Amino acid sequence: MSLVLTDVTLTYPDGGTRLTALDRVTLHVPKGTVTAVLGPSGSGKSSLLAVAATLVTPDAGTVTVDGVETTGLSRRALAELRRRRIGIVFQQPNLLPSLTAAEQLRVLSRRDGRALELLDAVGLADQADRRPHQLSGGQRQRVNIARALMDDPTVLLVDEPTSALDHERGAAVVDLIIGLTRRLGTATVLVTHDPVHLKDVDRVVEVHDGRLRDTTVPG
Ligand SMILES: Nc1ncnc2c1ncn2[C@@H]1O[C@H](COP(=O)(O)OP(=O)(O)OP(=O)(O)O)[C@@H](O)[C@H]1O
Repeated sequence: MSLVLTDVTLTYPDGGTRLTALDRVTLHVPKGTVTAVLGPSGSGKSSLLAVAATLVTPDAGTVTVDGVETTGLSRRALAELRRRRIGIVFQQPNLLPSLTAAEQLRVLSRRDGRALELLDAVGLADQADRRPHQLSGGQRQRVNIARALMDDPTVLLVDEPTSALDHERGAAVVDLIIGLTRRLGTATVLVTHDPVHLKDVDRVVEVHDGRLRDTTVPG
């Protein structure tokens, strides 16, 4: 099991009281599988990703990444764990405008061959020398995904990767994430508000008011 959240509760200060963003959430994500997380705005999806990414420490409960229990680790140890084991794909690609696709990957890690291999894996082998303004939105998102995989993470966390894409390109990006997950063996969590692309993921869960429940998607 590569990512395990057990009984995670997260609250934020809210005036004089506290708002419960995650309420005793338990989630197991095995290697080589994709769990999609659905839920309305404000339900707790981003909070779930932030806790899984070890960027936010929960009030209670534990987060285990690749067998390592993260509670109680120092900030430095957490940063190292994130760097080595967790790949994060944010909603907006945030690519550096002056760098080519290949350079966006190499800037993180000097593994030249790996950069080209990954650009090939995301279908951009022949676009390696293009800069962001010469790529489409979907292609930029593919570079973003490839970049998150440079250090061979065991956990891949993806936040709304299709929000800026049309239906067809969105479906292609989800298929790509599923394919890479199977091939590279990552434990992948895919947050989305759009259930239409999810027929091939391994599991779909829904967050409502910070609580998790399994759900099925049509199709
Ligand atoms: N830093 C914060 N301080 C206080 N409350 C917060 C903070 N971040 C989130 N919240 C609250 O926690 C709840 C869950 O927020 P979260 O961002 O996880 O939802 P979400 O499902 O990702 O929403 P969206 O789909 O709109 O991005 C919401 O009620 C939100 O207002």
